[in-house]
Amino acid sequence: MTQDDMKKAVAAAALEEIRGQIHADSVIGIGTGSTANHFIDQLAALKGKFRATVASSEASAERLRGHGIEVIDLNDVKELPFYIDGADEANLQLALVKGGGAALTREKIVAACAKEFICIADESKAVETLGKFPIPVEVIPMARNYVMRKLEKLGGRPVYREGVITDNGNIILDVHGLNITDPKAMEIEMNSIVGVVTNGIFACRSADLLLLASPTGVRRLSVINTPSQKGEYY
Ligand SMILES: O=C(CO)[C@H](O)[C@H](O)COP(=O)(O)O
Repeated sequence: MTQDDMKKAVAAAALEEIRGQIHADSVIGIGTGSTANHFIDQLAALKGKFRATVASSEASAERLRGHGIEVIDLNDVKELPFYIDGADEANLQLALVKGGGAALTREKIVAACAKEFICIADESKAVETLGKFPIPVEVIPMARNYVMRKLEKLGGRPVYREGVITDNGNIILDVHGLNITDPKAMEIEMNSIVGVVTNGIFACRSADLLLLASPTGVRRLSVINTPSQKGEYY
């Protein structure tokens, strides 16, 4: 089974997850990336069973429209029951690293609005400690060097992602070499640097459900939300 087969399988599992819970008025939040693209392609089969979608990138919006699926503005949505998106890394508490596709800010906004964030990934994305995948940081262009110096002070090695401009007109710095033992603290600290729009750590709003594909099937992982049990799956 290839990695792409696993991405397809986990997208199918997400579709099954929401199938019985959506209705004619539902608006669904849609992420960005190759796994999210598989979900979009499969969602076309449910056309007519939900009202519309909100997309976390122009690329996803275009793909959705290509399937004849309506994409509406997040500001016109009162309720978003689900947000379905991939990740670059996921830990045991379902904190994530995202933004490999440079869509992190819109992804974080849509995730923040959703009642349930379903993360879909193949098993290569599961990690014990976040940070092996460089943390993407969206930055206002004029602040690039200032933000780089500040990120170095946090112990990271920021690398400018050349040639990439986000849907919001900003640049991306990828921060290497961070061993993130406290994802919430790191997310907040990076976001407090002036000029940072947001960073790709999703810990303050982590996933609610992680669907993780392996060659033997898709595991369904959630965190029991009591402090003593945090990190245990059921
Ligand atoms: O955060 C993202 C885009 O900004 C993607 O969800 C992440 O990069 C995973 O991508 P893929 O599904 O292609 O492996």
